[in-house]
Amino acid sequence: MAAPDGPLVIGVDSSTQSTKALVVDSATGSVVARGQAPHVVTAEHDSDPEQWWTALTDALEQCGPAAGEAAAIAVAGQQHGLVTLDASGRPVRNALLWNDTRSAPQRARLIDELGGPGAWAERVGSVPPASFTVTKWAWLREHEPAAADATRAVRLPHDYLTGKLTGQEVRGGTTDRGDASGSGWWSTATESYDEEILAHVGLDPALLPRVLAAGEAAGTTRAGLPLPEGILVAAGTGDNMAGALGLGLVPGRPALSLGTSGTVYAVSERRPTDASGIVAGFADAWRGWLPLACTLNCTQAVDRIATLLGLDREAVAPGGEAVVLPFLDGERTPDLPYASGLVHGLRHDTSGGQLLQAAYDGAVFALLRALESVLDDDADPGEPIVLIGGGARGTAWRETVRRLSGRAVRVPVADELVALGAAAQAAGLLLGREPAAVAREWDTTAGPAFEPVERDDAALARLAATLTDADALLRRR
Ligand SMILES: Nc1ncnc2c1ncn2[C@@H]1O[C@H](COP(=O)(O)OP(=O)(O)O)[C@@H](O)[C@H]1O
Ligand SMILES: O=C(CO)[C@@H](O)[C@H](O)COP(=O)(O)O
Repeated sequence: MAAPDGPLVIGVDSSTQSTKALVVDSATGSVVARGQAPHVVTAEHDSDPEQWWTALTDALEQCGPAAGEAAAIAVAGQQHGLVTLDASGRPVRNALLWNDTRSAPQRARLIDELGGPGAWAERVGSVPPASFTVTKWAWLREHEPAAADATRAVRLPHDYLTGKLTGQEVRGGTTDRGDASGSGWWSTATESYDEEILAHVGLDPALLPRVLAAGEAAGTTRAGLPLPEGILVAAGTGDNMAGALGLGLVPGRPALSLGTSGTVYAVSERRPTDASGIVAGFADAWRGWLPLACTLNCTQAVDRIATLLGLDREAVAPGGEAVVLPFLDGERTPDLPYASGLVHGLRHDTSGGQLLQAAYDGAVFALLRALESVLDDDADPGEPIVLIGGGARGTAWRETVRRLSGRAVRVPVADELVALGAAAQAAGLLLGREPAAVAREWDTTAGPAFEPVERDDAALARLAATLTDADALLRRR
């Protein structure tokens, strides 16, 4: 390893499918070492938090001696997951993940019981979908009361891992405002836990972690890790908030992430309160806001359809009039938690490649429909969409976004923007600086820019019409 220009920091992305760790030179943003280890997710969208921890330590070990020289670390995690711990810090059960829709009935009841969509949007910034932690806790209370009663600490995925690093799994646990804003029990209006919502779902606020202020540390590393003991542990945040940090986003610049989830977001100085439920009104990982729309079916759904067709994921073909709504896991945007996948418009001459292209179109369509809603009204439509996540490496994904958006697209060369955002947060803590400003200095968005092409309005119209016409089918339980 060549001598770095500044202290080394580590950024971790513990997302749905895997944990990635980057060791980064805090002066330049250069990645000096990296590691990655997979997660197992059950068919019910459960995941064992202890295997996230094993994956994190594996990924750190893959980083080799560089990890042993780091001066600070931060963990970004998949949002919303319900982690329930006993008094010794062991999971009471597997975590219920963001893409598990089993709490849809509890979610519908919660919205009704606490004043309807408008009241929720005003209070917590979002109309909670079944992804949000509050709906999962309501499900657990109803279906597994013994597990709820045995719970001594409730954590989000990144809180759990941060606690494992500091040794404060149960007592002294922390979170940040970005990830807290996806729980459904943290009010973006008051920037504090909403005790009425917590009482309504029977959750003692003492079980929740303390929400750190911008720039506050979670603690320092405990002994016995593949890291030096006593280095700074930053607050960490949700993976989308870390993506925004990693890109050094400023208002008006949209990011589109193609991973297990599809997300489209921007940062804003205005607190979002979208009563339609399309936009989740998250806080960002500093002092601003992160309006975001999320789909449950993105890269994995399209890969699954490619496998069913016996095609490589890049084997798309143009033309044809088929429509695929790839809602294999139910859907959140549009709000159809009970939906399954739907194919319409097949003809004798429809090819497999055209059907696969239609699946890409269906996955990208909902995200692009939400694009204007996550941007401030005065945003410049000429700003390129910045494409990140595993799918950003795929030509078919990129070309679908270009064709259905009609906008310019930029694909950063840096391929792990969430882990890089966590590294920027660790560097910001170490250097006493705002993390997004650190990432801008690192020039993390550098990469090829693709010019706008004419928008395919015919494909968009077919998708919109199919969605409307199939409404009853897509709502059927
Ligand atoms: N070269 C590629 N082309 C297209 N898609 C890719 C490529 N490499 C990885 N992917 C997709 O990226 C996804 C993983 O993305 P990632 O952002 O790491 O997911 P997550 O953060 O949800 O765990 C996989 O489901 C896979 O479909
Ligand atoms: O639920 C959301 C955002 O609200 C998801 O974006 C999760 O945060 C999971 O992210 P990935 O694993 O797909 O990156």
